[in-house]
Amino acid sequence: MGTNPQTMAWILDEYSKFHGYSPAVVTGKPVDLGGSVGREAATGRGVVYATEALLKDFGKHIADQTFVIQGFGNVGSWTARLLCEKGGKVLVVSDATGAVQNPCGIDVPGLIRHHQNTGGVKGFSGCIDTDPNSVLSEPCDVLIPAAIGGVLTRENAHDVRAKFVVEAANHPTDPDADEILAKRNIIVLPDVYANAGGVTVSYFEWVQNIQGFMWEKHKVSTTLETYMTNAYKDLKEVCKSKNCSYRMGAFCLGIDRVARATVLRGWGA
Ligand SMILES: NC(=O)C1=CN([C@@H]2O[C@H](COP(=O)(O)OP(=O)(O)OC[C@H]3O[C@@H](n4cnc5c(N)ncnc54)[C@H](OP(=O)(O)O)[C@@H]3O)[C@@H](O)[C@H]2O)C=CC1
Ligand SMILES: O=C(O)CCC(=O)C(=O)O
Repeated sequence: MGTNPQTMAWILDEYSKFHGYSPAVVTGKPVDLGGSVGREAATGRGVVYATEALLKDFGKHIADQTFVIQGFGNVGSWTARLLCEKGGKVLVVSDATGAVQNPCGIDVPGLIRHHQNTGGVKGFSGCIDTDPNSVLSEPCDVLIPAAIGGVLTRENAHDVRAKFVVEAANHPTDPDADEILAKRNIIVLPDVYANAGGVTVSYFEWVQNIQGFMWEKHKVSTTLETYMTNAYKDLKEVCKSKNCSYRMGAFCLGIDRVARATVLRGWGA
């Protein structure tokens, strides 16, 4: 958050000054300096693949659903754009400057242009400006916090009027809110899975750097889709067998993988 490919270029340059040219040392670089095509969109793209997998499991499709997105930076704007491309209706979007709303669905490409020109979402024609403090309680099918952490708390979790919360930001839901949302039967898809598209394509970038071979955009997107879809299946299986939430399932899956590797290396008791 608050960084971009230029920041990563500076990190690469600084490290390489002392250790020789080392592109694999940092990811999210500009493509001209060994970054992966598709990394800029990857987190939002992964959020959309995750949302698609979740909705499919509930017999729903992005095109039938309404979305509210908090945050319109890298993750929020790509998520909005790709949801819109798949026919989803984005009703409300906010950033630190304000929030905009259109009950018929926001023209996301237009909002992106407005944001590029003005530095914020506020004042976009074709929408009405609305209160950014009420974004998390706007009625919708899928609420996507894609800004800062700790935004869903015991104070506001009772006000959420979505059926699903897809955590695009890191730790947007605190433990009290998690409990309240669960009691209200609101399904939360946790950050550790939902926003993993970014780190997954960072892994692809690292692989490309050590191979010295750059992938095509199509390969990045389709491989990411395979990873996100398979990860959903693994997650769902654990949740079913343990009768637990997606967050608990994701933690169990991760810890179990590390534990198995630890035992295989002979470190077990
Ligand atoms: N980029 C990535 O690859 C990944 C990012 N994440 C997580 O996703 C989240 C967003 O990251 P990213 O999009 O990269 O960051 P950016 O810096 O690109 O965008 C952050 C966005 O959040 C908005 N924002 C900041 N404070 C508030 C607030 N109080 N209320 C509403 N909106 C606010 C900003 O508004 P404004 O522009 O007006 O300041 C901006 O639109 C973070 O939690 C990050 O950790 C997780 C995985 C990967
Ligand atoms: O690209 C990465 O390595 C990590 C990105 C990420 O997960 C984050 O910003 O939280």
